[in-house]
Amino acid sequence: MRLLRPLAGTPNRLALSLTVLYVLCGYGSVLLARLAAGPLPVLDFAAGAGLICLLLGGRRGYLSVWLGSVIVQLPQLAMMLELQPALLLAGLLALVSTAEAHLARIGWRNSEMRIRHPLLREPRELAHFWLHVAMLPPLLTQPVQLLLLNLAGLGGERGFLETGWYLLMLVLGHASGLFLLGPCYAGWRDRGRWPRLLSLPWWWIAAFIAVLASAFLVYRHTLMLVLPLLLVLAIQYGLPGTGLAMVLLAVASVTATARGLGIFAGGMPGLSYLNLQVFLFSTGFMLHYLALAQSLLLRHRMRLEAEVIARTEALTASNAKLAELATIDALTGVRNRREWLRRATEQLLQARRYPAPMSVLVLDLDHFKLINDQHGHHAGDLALIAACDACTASLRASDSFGRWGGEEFAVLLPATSEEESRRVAEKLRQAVAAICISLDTGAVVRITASIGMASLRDDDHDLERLIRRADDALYRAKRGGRDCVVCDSGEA
Ligand SMILES: Nc1nc2c(ncn2[C@@H]2O[C@H](COP(=O)(O)OP(=O)(O)OP(=O)(O)O)[C@@H](O)[C@H]2O)c(=O)[nH]1
Repeated sequence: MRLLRPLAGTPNRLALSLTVLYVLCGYGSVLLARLAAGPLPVLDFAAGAGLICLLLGGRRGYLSVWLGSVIVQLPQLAMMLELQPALLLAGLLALVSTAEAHLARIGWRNSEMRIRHPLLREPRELAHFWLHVAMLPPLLTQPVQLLLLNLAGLGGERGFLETGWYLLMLVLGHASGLFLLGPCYAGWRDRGRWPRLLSLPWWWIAAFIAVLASAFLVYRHTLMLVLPLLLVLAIQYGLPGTGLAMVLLAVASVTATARGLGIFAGGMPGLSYLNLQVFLFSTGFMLHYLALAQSLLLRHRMRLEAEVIARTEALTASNAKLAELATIDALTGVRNRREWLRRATEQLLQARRYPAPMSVLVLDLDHFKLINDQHGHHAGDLALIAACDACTASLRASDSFGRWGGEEFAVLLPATSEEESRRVAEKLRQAVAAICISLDTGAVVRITASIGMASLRDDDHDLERLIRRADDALYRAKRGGRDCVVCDSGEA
């Protein structure tokens, strides 16, 4: 099946490959039928192959099924009829096979959506599926096939009851073919699991073969031991696993029964195969339901996990956004008052624990109200942003710059002596004084700042006291004419 994938792009090669698949399955079924006395059509894999051809090949699949069916039937018919009637009959029988595949395909397509539901709500959905895919198509087409054979004089010397029995075997044989190969196709579509299937531990295969060998050669009742093995396959490997295992089990059982071995052998040959089909159908139905439910659950779980990952990522992103909003001033992008205070408190503790100089500056833009009044609030906002940019560009990464409120800012200079802090304050004053904002109106806005400074002293028990001293110095700077730096000592 994997081999068919690369051929999907070349329609003629795909049609050819599907015909080959049909013919192989058809000859396989003929061989199995010949094993059974009669010969009895016990497992018609060609019916399942027909369905796969139509599902994979679409319109081209019809030609593959018809042609494949002619190739399989013609040699047998040619042995009993002249070439011309044999050709005609093979063509007609192939039409019946194509119709059967078509009906199965309709059943498959119609029920597929119900089956794909994440939790396969009711087992009856699967029963409905198989009724429309595996039972109804042969039930509607096989009587026609038998009628054609009888009209051609190939019906044999069967009485009414015998004909009914043969028809039942024919219908069940085709239903089994559809029932066994359908899951293989579904498993192929679920081919993500194939690599896992290839890594099937050898002892599973050995155990499977050992149970079959023991059931058909040693003690027939050990066949029941395949049930737990199949159960594990269904859980571990889903439909690809159960599909393949069921085909193996079916072929082995039919071969053994035909040779008089195993639990189904003995009694009327037809009855043995009927019992075998009942076993295969009930086992397969249970396993397919389990495998399907398992893979649907897995898909559902993967979808849920992907959803959880996506939501966690969204939550992390919105948490980061929230954290940013809680610490950053929306207009200027610098730290807000709360964040500045948090950092300043930390730095103060640090400076007390490992004694180091430290200063606080309080910077206030001068006559800011005038800018708002003369040029509008937007110009005021631009001035605030420009002042922040200028100040942060003049500071070290270890310094903390934050918006205290309105047009007032606070600066923390850790590990900086009083003299150095004075120089930094002067640098900030000059940086603000150098700002020149050209407005759309053509007006030019210039700003200046007054700065109050306080350096940490032994009697500064808390941050509040240090800030208050810097604030007092700022007040003196304003009183002293603005656009200047004043230290809490009172010097300008
Ligand atoms: N555009 C703008 N203006 C603001 C913002 N926050 C505060 N202001 C304004 O800043 C002005 C501050 O005015 P005042 O407290 O009188 O101070 P000032 O005009 O700078 O005077 P001095 O500080 O004495 O030099 C007020 O008009 C506030 O409305 C803001 O985010 N954007």
